[in-house]
Amino acid sequence: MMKVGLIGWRGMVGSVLMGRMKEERDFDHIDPVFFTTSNVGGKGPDIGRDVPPLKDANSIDELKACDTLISCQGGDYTKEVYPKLRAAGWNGYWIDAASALRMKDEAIIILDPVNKKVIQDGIAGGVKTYVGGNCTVSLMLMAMGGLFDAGLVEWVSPMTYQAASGAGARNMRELIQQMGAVHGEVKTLLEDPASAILEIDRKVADFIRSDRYPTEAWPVPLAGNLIPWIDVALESGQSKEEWKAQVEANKIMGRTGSPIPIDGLCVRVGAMRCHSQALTIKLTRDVPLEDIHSLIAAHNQWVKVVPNDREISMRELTPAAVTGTLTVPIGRMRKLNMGPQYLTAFTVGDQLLWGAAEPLRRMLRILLEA
Ligand SMILES: NC(=O)C1=CN([C@@H]2O[C@H](COP(=O)(O)OP(=O)(O)OC[C@H]3O[C@@H](n4cnc5c(N)ncnc54)[C@H](OP(=O)(O)O)[C@@H]3O)[C@@H](O)[C@H]2O)C=CC1
Ligand SMILES: N[C@@H](CC(=O)OP(=O)(O)O)C(=O)O
Repeated sequence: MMKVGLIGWRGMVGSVLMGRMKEERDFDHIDPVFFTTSNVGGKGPDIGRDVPPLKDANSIDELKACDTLISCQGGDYTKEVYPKLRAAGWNGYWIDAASALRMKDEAIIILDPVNKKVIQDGIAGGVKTYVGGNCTVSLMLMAMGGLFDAGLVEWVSPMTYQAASGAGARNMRELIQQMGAVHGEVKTLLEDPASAILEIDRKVADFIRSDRYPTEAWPVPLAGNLIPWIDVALESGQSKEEWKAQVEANKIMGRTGSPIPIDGLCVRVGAMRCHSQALTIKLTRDVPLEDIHSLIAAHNQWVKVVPNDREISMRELTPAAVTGTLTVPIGRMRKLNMGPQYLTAFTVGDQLLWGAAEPLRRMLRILLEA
């Protein structure tokens, strides 16, 4: 059996990964070894059978004993440990959720419903490093893969509405604290039907701007607000999150020649774990909407075309509807006034599933089947 080391399994992404691996009975097919950076010798997770005590995630010798390593521990860990492992002659498969190695030549970005051929060619060609893509990028490709495959995309501008989970567990918790604090501030006024809404609004605005509003994890308020910047600034004027869209999407699709331009603005909103994106797409030619629907729906089993209908969109095309599921709905599709080659669409996906954990466990399955 393949000896698979899991690092970062108790973090947020790692816990989602563990949950999916149990659901899909992945552990039946591997000999798992659990690592830790904080509790060496401690008890491993419950996977329905005995597992050895936790091993040291910083021990190159312990790591080297695995055929495959899956890390959800984060980019700093990857940068620290991965080069040492390779330098020590380890030639196993490294599967990673962090962005650190994504754009390295030796790594393939994994999203098998979109690029299984790229992955299989990589395995056949001896590639040993496989990295999950940025959540927004992966979710866009899951939704729009049919149009890319048909050569119908001249360019895309994704405008994102990204959930708190992308910033980590602490930030998710603080978002809820912020929501509660806002409510607490005007609770008495809210309970009085005769109170003036403008007074409630003023009190909320004053509170959001005050020092009493909880902002330890977030640099500025998120509940009752939005943040039009994600990740660090680049010289291009893009945020790093925006930069990833084009470079990662083209790499995932195995486009080595001229890249398809993909660029837009990334915005943090007060959703919990589903990223949404409003897409403006320039098609390479005028194609009827029904054909677009069919191409998109046929691409993979998780994408779901939502009719451009008010009630259905409000019910099905939202973070609240999608959270915790692998379904990637795409709707609000119509041609824009700019002309018949201009298409708009809105898509939603769980950023901890397809955006982080799911491609990793599927990569493991591909290796087990290879
Ligand atoms: N959050 C996201 O949306 C995405 C994250 N990623 C990547 O995955 C990496 C991990 O992200 P994420 O899962 O959010 O990180 P977490 O902070 O939830 O977990 C990372 C590690 O922190 C340690 N840790 C310390 N305290 C706790 C605690 N109370 N509960 C759980 N773990 C704790 C654990 O290591 P130990 O057990 O060794 O102590 C854990 O493996 C990111 O750095 C990023 O590179 C990729 C895609 C999306
Ligand atoms: N940056 C993403 C989450 C993330 O971890 O992305 P990446 O895997 O590209 O670092 C967000 O904030 O929503």
